[in-house]
Amino acid sequence: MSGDPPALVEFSNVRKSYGPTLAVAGVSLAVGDGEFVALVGASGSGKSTLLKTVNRLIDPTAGAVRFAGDNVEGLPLAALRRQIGYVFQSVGLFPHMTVGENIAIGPRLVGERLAGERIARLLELVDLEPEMADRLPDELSGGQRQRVGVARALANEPRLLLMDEPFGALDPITRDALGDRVRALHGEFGLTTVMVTHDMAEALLLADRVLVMDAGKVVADETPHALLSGAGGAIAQGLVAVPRAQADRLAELAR
Ligand SMILES: Nc1ncnc2c1ncn2[C@@H]1O[C@H](COP(=O)(O)OP(=O)(O)OP(=O)(O)O)[C@@H](O)[C@H]1O
Repeated sequence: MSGDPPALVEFSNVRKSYGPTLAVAGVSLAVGDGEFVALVGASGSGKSTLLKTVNRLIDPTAGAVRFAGDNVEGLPLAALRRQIGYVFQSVGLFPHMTVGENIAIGPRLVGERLAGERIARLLELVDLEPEMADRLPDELSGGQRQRVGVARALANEPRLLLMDEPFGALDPITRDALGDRVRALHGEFGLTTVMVTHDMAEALLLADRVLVMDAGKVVADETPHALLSGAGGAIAQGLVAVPRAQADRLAELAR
């Protein structure tokens, strides 16, 4: 018997092509229940495409994606997406709806009304004042809007959180704080989290496991500790070298 957690998401030889472009070129791996996985790699390496096959924003050209053992293609879309929170860089809040209405939209789509106290609690979870529920998205900062996006993703009490460059547009301090908050929520709610990021430092600091993509394939699958010890191959090490060189330069300047 292995000590690995049971898989919540399984990719079996997943491929996605757009005409001649092979965006995902045959990915097979499992994400265990409770894991926090970062997906890193150069622009165009296929990270977002792979992520979106899980909640079926994209259907693979070949291969299969399983969620909790079921092929996602056979599941009713609403039932699948109800169990999956999704956060993306542009947030996508509805501009004419209040923050509270935006947070409640997922449950509303499946005929449920979120109580005011629950909306207040969700706002507190992402370190926002409950009073913000009555504001419009335009009346928030970018970082606050991104926090609302996380609250909205948690409204359905999902098992899985998918995040596509969630902190990409934020200043470094807000980015750091929100990353830590998401990692804490991941633990508190027993979530499984898959996060796409360009930033290897962010991946190393937040994730239990880092997948590196290149030209549609996963070329490294390592723990942060293993990556920092030199594992994962040339492409992974090329990405690790960036924050390491920055840290070295800063240490040099402080001398
Ligand atoms: N709808 C589409 N039509 C055609 N080609 C697409 C489409 N979506 C993605 N691609 C191509 O598929 C490849 C992978 O794109 P994808 O967005 O998954 O990469 P990524 O690693 O997430 O990139 P980034 O980090 O820049 O967001 C790229 O070559 C991209 O141009």
